[in-house]
Formats: sequence, C-alpha cells, structure tokens
Amino acid sequence: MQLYQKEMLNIFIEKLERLISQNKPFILFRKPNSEVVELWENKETKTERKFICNSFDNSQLIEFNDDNVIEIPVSDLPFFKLDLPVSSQKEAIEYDDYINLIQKTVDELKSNSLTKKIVISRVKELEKEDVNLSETFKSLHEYYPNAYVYLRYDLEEGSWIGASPELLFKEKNQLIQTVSLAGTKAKEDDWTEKEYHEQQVVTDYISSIFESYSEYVDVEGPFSVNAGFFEHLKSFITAQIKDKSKIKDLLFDLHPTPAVCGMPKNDAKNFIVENEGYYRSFYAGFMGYDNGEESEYFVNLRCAKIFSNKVNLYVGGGIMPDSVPENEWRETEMKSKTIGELLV
Ligand SMILES: C=C(O[C@H]1C=CC=C(C(=O)O)[C@@H]1O)C(=O)O
Repeated sequence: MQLYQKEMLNIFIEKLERLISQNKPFILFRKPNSEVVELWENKETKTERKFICNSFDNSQLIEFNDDNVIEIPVSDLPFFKLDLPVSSQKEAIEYDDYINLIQKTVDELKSNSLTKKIVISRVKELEKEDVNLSETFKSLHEYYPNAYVYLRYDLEEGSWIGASPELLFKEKNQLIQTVSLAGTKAKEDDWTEKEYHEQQVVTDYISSIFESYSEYVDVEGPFSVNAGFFEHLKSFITAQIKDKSKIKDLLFDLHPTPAVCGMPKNDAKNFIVENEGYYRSFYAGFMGYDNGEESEYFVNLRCAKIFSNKVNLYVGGGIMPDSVPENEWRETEMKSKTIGELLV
C-alpha cells in the first residue's frame, strides 16, 4: 500500500511538473468529503472521461479530456509555483456604487411584477502577491470538507480557485439529485421571510425543470446548513430521469438557476449583463466531471481569480423586492471571507 502510494505520488508530481513546465492548463479537484485530490490535464484526443468548465453566460466552455486522472491524498500535494499574469484592470465596485446598484435592482423588482428575483454580484480585490496555491488548496480542503474544492490553471487567464457549497446536479443509474441553495445569514441571526422566499424561488424552478425530464420529483427541506462563516437554506431535490441521453439538455436547462441568476431567467440575465458593470466569466458558471458511468457538476461560487499581483474575489447575493442594500453589501463582505481568509 505504502509503495503503491509512493509510486502514485511520483507519477502525480511528474505529471504536474510536466504540465507546469509546458505551461499547459490543468485542474486540481477534490470532491466533497474526500481526502484525495485529482489531477486532470487536457489530452489532444477525446476521452470518455471529461471535466468541463462552463462560464455563467455559456459563451466559454473548456473541456479537459483525460483517461488517466491521477489522485493522491491532499496532504501530499507538493508545493508548486505557477507563472501567473499581472492584472492592471480594476473591476472592483465602490461601496456607494454597489448600494445604488442594489437599489436599482430593488426598484426593478418592485416596478416589474413579472420579475421575482435577481442575483447581483461584485468583484472584491485583494492586494496580495505570490499566493501559495498548494497551501491555499490544502487550507480550503481542511476548512470546507463538504465543499467542491478546485484549482484551475491557465497561462493566459490566470488561476481560478474555489470552495463551492453548491451542487448543480449529479446523476448515476438515472437517479438525478440536486440542491436548492439560497438565503444567507450570520450564525447568530434568525431566518426571515425574505430568505425563505428567496430560496423557494430556486426550489420551484429546479422542480419544474426536473418534472419535464422525469416521472416524479421529491423535495426535502429547506434546512439550515453551515457554510463556513455563515449559514444557508438548503432543500434536497431528487428525481428519476426517463431518458439518460437527455442529461446534457437537462444540465443546460438548469443553468443558471435562480441561486445565481434570477427569475425569470432571461430577464434576470439581461439585467445582470446590462447593470453589474463587470464580466462574470466563470464565476456562477458550472464545473464538473462525467466518467461515462456517473456525472457530477457544481456551481462555481466562493471562488477567486489569482494573478501575480492581486486576487479577485467574486461574491453575490439574491435580491428580492424587500432587500436592504446595506445588508446585501454586508452579505457579500461575509461571503468574501470564504476564500479571502484562507489565502496563504
Ligand atoms: C451568489 C452567491 O451565492 C448564492 C448561493 C447561496 C446563497 C445565496 C444568497 O443568499 O444570496 C446565493 O444565491 C455567491 O456566493 O456569490
């Protein structure tokens, strides 16, 4: 066993060093409640095993084809240094501008009775150089055992890192499962009607999509769940898909859910693109794998883009007609701690 592990570790290190020295993109991925980290590269030829990364607006889809994914214990992840780009672009929004943006969103929701919810987000910049990515990955792994922890490297884009609490969807033997995750509060606060409504919008949307692909849909919850520095409301949604060949359609129908976009989907999306003032790119997109037998995708939340001279944190929140702008700013500050406080 020990010999086997040592051999695996050497193969892992060789693969990682080769990818870094050739400036090739790669993914490090740790599933929830797992102790191992997988290393994916993108081979030239298509393989059955795939890892995909899709942007919020579906305009960028990156595929990793790898039939030889190597895994080692996260604790053995070696130190590595990546060649990261410098960013001179300022994408962060000032406090006053964010308050005005949330007020504008609230006004839109109040004046347009068809629009029920819009998720607004922002970039928070941290002046931090030379982030130790392997140690940061390990600290996310330790602090968020239930999250999807990943690091994606790309020479031109920089490196994305995240610890997402949100399953978008998983499938095995035609059993499809997901969660409706929305509503945020500090541990010491109580839930209010605003968060229950905000989360119900997500549950209703997912249930209606699942219904069109399956015979029955089962919903359990909502429950209050821990998400590190704060709590969310979460329901568990399960169904049996009638036709497995429709999985990809279901995935793109689901995305983006009202946990990251809004309701109705297209109106909310247009409002976001016209008003947020920055390009979300892979934030609030989805990522995950399909190995031919099962597939599992998560929403890219609680994530950051690492440059050589700074870190961009991406944070957002669901806006309802009764949202209070100052509280929404506070909520995004709280969410920024997920990655911000664990950077090494
Ligand atoms: C959009 C984000 O969170 C979503 C997931 C859980 C709770 C949320 C909320 O309370 O607004 C958001 O819907 C984010 O973290 O950037």
